[in-house]
Amino acid sequence: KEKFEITKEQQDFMNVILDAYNRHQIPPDVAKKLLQEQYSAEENFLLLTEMATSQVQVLVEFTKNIPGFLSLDHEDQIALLKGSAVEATFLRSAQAFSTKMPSGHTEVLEERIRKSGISEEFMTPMFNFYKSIGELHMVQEEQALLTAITIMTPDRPYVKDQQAVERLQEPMLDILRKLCALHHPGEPQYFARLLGRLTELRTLNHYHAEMLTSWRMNDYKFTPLLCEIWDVQ
Ligand SMILES: O=C(c1ccccc1)c1ccc(-c2nc3ccccc3n2[C@H](C(=O)NC2CCCCC2)C2CCCCC2)cc1
Repeated sequence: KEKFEITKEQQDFMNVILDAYNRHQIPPDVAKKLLQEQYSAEENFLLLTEMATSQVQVLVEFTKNIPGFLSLDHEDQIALLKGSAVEATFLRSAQAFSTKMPSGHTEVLEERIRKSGISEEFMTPMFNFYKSIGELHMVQEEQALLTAITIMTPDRPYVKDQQAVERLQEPMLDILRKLCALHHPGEPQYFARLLGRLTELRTLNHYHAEMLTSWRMNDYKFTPLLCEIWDVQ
């Protein structure tokens, strides 16, 4: 078989992932809300916690549709969700930031985020990531697969059977490699660049706890789900 040709079963697999990804979109468009007006730090934090809470629920539904996930050890299923939730938040935020908007809107959105209440020191790594995701111009299949691959990362904390997770992640990496060759024929390095983003995503992971407690305000309220997933309060 041609090493770049997508097989029938890989196409079926891809359709399951893409269908799940599309069915589990974030309901309200947060970027649109942010473009309307500049909110206070408190209002922005509330918006973030509401968005992130609904995103975690969406993420769980999406993950349950990844072939093989539900046959993993139950504690490992939790460890994978917990281990990837922050990265999924940044990935989904990067996609929200990179969505094609009328000219000038992306700059307004960036300004709103810069003044949202997040402390200055995190702006550079966060926007570097957003822009590097934007430059890739990923097609939907790539976005869906990249999210699934991020979730199915074997070396998350507390995962007991890493081999079982590897066996689920490898086929997705193979499909992604083929999709990259298909959709970005002129860029043989595209697949490698895509995987490089996953490494950058992990570095953002380290900041998330500080990012949360550094919002310029005093009383932080998290939903119980976020306390669990973000290891806060
Ligand atoms: O500090 C953050 C963090 C990240 C992970 C874990 C803990 C904290 C942290 C987290 C998101 C963004 C972030 N980058 C964005 C890029 C474009 C558009 C919105 C964006 N947002 C926030 C947002 O609502 N994101 C949604 C997107 C859908 C999926 C759930 C999340 C708003 C919240 C209102 C104020 C301004 C930014 C900016 C910063």
